[in-house]
Amino acid sequence: STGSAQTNPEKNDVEYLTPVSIGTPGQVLNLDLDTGSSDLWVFSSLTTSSQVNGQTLYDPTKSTTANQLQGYTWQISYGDGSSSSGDVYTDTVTVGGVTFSAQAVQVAKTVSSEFTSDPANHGLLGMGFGSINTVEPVAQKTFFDNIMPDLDLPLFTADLKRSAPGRYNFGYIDPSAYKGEITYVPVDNDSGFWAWTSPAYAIGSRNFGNTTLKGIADTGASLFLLPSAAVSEYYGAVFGAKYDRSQGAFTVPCDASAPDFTFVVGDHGATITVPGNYIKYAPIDDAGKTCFGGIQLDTGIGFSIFGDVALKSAFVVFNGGNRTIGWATK
Ligand SMILES: CN(C)c1ccc(C(=O)NN)cc1
Repeated sequence: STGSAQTNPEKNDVEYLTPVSIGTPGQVLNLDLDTGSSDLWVFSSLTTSSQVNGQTLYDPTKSTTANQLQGYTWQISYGDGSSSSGDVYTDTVTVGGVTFSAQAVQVAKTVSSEFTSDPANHGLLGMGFGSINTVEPVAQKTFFDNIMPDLDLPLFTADLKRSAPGRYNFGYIDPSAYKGEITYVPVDNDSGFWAWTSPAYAIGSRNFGNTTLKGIADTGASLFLLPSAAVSEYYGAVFGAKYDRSQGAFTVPCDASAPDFTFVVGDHGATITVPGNYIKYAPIDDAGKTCFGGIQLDTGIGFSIFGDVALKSAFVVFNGGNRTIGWATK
C-alpha cells in the first residue's frame, strides 16, 4: 500500500497539522505528525472540560470499532515543558488513505495549557520509534510501525514548506518532490528518535568547519536547535542580532540580511541549505521590527534538533526498514 496526506502549517509554521480519521464512522481530527515522539494521543470526550478550548474531540463511545485497553494509561511530557495524559483505546486509524484497524489511540484526560491554548491542534501522531511510547503497562506501536509491513516500501517522507501546505507520503518516494539525489545516512534509534550526525556546517559563504552536528529529525519541533558554537557564529554574522534575555532567545532585526546555514549530509559532499530568510522566523513585535531567530541553542538537551526550520528546506525520507534518513534539496 501507499498513502499521501497534505499537511498544513499553523501561523509562523510553529507546527504542521494533518487530517487523521479515527473510528467508525470516521471522526476526523487534525494531528501534529511528530517524528520526535511515539504516542498517538487525541483530545477526547474524556478530556477535562476546563482544558478543552474548541478542539475537535474523539469520542470512543461514538465509534463502533473502539475497544478500551482496560487499565492501560499514558503520560507524556515534551521538550517545551508541555504534557498530557489519559487512557488507551484501539480503533481504526486512517492517514492519507492508509488504514490500520487496531491502532492504539491514547485519549487525553488531561492536557497542559500549551495544548489547551491551540484550538487547531487536536493531538499528536508520533512517528518516532516504539521504545519511547509512554503507555503502561505495555508500550504500544506507532501508526508507522503498524503499517510498515503493508507499505510498498518501509518508509515515509516529509515535505514541509515555509508557510505553505506540505505533504507526508507513506510507502513511496515521489521523484517530482525533490531535485538531484537523495543522500541516505544511518540512524541511531537507541534514543527512540531519528538520530543522525552531520559531519560539518557552514554559515553563508564561509568554508565548512569540521564540527559535527549530532541531532534528531523532529517534525514536531518548530525550530533548528544547535550547539552554542554554531549559534554564536551564526548570529555573529547578522548585524543587529542579539540574545534577548527576556525572551531567552536570539532575535534579529526583521530587515537584516541573514546568511544561509548549510549542513553536510554523508561523506560525498551532499549539503542542505537553510535559507537565511527561514531564520528570520517570526516578528515578535507589532511593528515587525524584531524577529525571533529560527536557530536557537540546544543547551541541556544533549543533541541538536533538526526541527521544521531545517526540515522545510529539504525533502526527507524516514526509512524504518534499514533505519536510515535521506535528505535531498527541492
Ligand atoms: C505543545 N505542542 C503542540 C507540542 C508539540 C510537539 C512537541 C514536540 O516536542 N515534538 N517533538 C512539543 C509540544
